[in-house]
Amino acid sequence: MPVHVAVGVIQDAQGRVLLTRRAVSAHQGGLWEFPGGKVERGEDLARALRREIQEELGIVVNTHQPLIQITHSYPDKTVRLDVHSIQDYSGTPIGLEGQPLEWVFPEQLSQYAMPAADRPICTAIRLPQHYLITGPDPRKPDQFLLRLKTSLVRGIRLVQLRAPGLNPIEYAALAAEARALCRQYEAKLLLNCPVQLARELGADGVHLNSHHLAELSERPLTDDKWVAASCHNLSEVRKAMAINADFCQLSPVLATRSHPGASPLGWDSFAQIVASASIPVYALGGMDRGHVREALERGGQGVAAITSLWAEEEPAGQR
Ligand SMILES: Nc1nc2c([nH]c(=O)n2[C@H]2C[C@H](O)[C@@H](COP(=O)(O)OP(=O)(O)OP(=O)(O)O)O2)c(=O)[nH]1
Ligand SMILES: [Mg+2]
Repeated sequence: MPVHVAVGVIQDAQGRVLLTRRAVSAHQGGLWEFPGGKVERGEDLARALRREIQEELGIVVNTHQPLIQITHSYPDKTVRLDVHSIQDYSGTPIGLEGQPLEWVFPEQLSQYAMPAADRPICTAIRLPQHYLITGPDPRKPDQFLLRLKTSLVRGIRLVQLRAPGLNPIEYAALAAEARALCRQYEAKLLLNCPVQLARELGADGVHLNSHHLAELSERPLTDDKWVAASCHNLSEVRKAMAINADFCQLSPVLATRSHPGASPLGWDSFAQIVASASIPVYALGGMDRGHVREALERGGQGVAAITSLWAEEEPAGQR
């Protein structure tokens, strides 16, 4: 049986997260971690989280939201980390057990040595709740790029460039323009194309379709790039984890006009698959912005979508 651990990602008003350093003598000693500890017998997660955070930091947790659940096997034990985001708390954290504290911006987390189980937590912290998959029509680049710009103006920060039907030269040209636009808005651009092309184009990362995922036996890009995958069942999610992908999208969760023949998983199956996934999972298929809360409640990272996130029109002032 894994050791059940309540973990808190405490965030301040500037968006920094709180790390504490584990005692050298402890399991995974000397490494930086998110505060928390073992759920005691008979305790529910919320109570354990509040108790651990109060014992270790002297603050009172007012509200918290599920972020991710991770099962990880170390050589000596298996842990189940039940991770929650905490933005609403009372008091100022201090290291009541003598542990050093540090407030860290999400982009700087990779500079801290942390337990191996924490890698997907850091990924989940860095990812937004919306993942835009570009829609029609990549064959009309001017309109396409204006629509991308509108989506960015509206707050999209993670984009998958999907342009089926373009040849590699057309795709490369569109990717270069899309990348410049995404940089202006500090958004990340993942290319849904063969890995070799994504490497040559030097984008922020690659999004593997299930066919490309099946062909790989290891992570295709270095850790400073994003690797994401399209999955439709648990075995594809496991494959994504096996090649150390950072995150995946799981579809179709609900019925969708773009894939009328596919039978939807439904929220229950989505939740079941996500429970076995130790990487962030976006819900895809029939999703609009209103579904974020449902996705989070079922353990997901948020929603991925074309139709509801791809702006209908050009940005204001551009017409
Ligand atoms: N709190 C926390 N534990 C983590 C993280 N990553 C990770 O692998 N773990 C592991 C290390 C431990 O095996 C386990 C947490 O147990 P713990 O030692 O913090 O438990 P605790 O606070 O109740 O401490 P104690 O009373 O047993 O001394 O989970 C993390 O980010 N935060
Ligand atoms: Mg602890």
